[in-house]
Amino acid sequence: MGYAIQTNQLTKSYNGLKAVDQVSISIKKGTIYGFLGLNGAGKTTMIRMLLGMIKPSEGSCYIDGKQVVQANPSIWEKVGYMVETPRAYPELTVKENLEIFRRLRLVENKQAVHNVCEQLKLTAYVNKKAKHLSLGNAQRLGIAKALLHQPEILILDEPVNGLDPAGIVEVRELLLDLAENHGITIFISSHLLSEISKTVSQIGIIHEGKLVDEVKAKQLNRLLKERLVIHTRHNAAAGRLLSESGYSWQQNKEGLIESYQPEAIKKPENIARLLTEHQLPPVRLTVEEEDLEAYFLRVITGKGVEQLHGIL
Ligand SMILES: Nc1ncnc2c1ncn2[C@@H]1O[C@H](COP(=O)(O)OP(=O)(O)OP(=O)(O)O)[C@@H](O)[C@H]1O
Repeated sequence: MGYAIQTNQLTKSYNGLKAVDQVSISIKKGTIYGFLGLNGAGKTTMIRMLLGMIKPSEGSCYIDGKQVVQANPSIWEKVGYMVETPRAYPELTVKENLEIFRRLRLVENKQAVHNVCEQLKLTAYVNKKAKHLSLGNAQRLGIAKALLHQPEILILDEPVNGLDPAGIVEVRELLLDLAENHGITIFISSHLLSEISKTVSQIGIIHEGKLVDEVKAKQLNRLLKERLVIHTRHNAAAGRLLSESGYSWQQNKEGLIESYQPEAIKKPENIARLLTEHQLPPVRLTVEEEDLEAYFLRVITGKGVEQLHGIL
């Protein structure tokens, strides 16, 4: 199987700051690749290089096997993109907005607007003014513009940014349909792992310009660590008792006690007994899996989980 997108030691420096630092990735055709990083990690810079909008300082990138060189119009035929919050003419309908875009993109097929509306389930909204669309449908309209010329590759910068949970689900289902049923390769950037982990087949994590981890979505659950979550009526006293008894723990963002110590996780009954003997019976004592956001932060900071709670 060929690669839709490949980068080789791709680097972009701005006045000595490496916004993207030696990133090499390979994305198989028809898959969805999630590119994750905090704000300022280098995601947009990477996307701009993939689209030939800015020139790499070092390294190279390839779309469908062809090297991307700046201002090479041939890659636009293969690629559709949405690099910022999609803007539409608010007073015009969905159809009118798409029709303008069809002409701007020199798409000759007059059926293209109808086809893309069908594909994106926008047909029911074609006569609705853009300003009256839900956020999810406004995002669909943005993606529709990117798909008008039937590209094989779709590049989306933070496509779920600002969407409510229903809108996120809508976009997620749409992207899965495009990849699974239409063979489109999708590169999607985000700073929210949990939002895109359900959609993508592979995840690349970027931090300070560097690709710090790459995992298949299927492997993600296996990488998550377990922790024991403890809640009593007097967590401060319970925490002191645990420390005196040799347990390491920290407070989570809800004010509960958490321990990643294997002895605590394997034998929570010992902790339950200890707390009860000291009149601090637990009202909650559960072994839980680290959530995806915590995993993401653990990887990008390179710190132990214990230190992450200051950030979370
Ligand atoms: N044109 C530029 N000139 C100088 N520095 C830049 C330029 N573009 C980006 N940077 C810097 O490069 C780094 C990466 O920025 P980039 O926009 O790629 O990050 P990002 O992951 O997309 O973040 P965000 O989600 O906030 O857009 C940041 O430190 C940013 O300030």
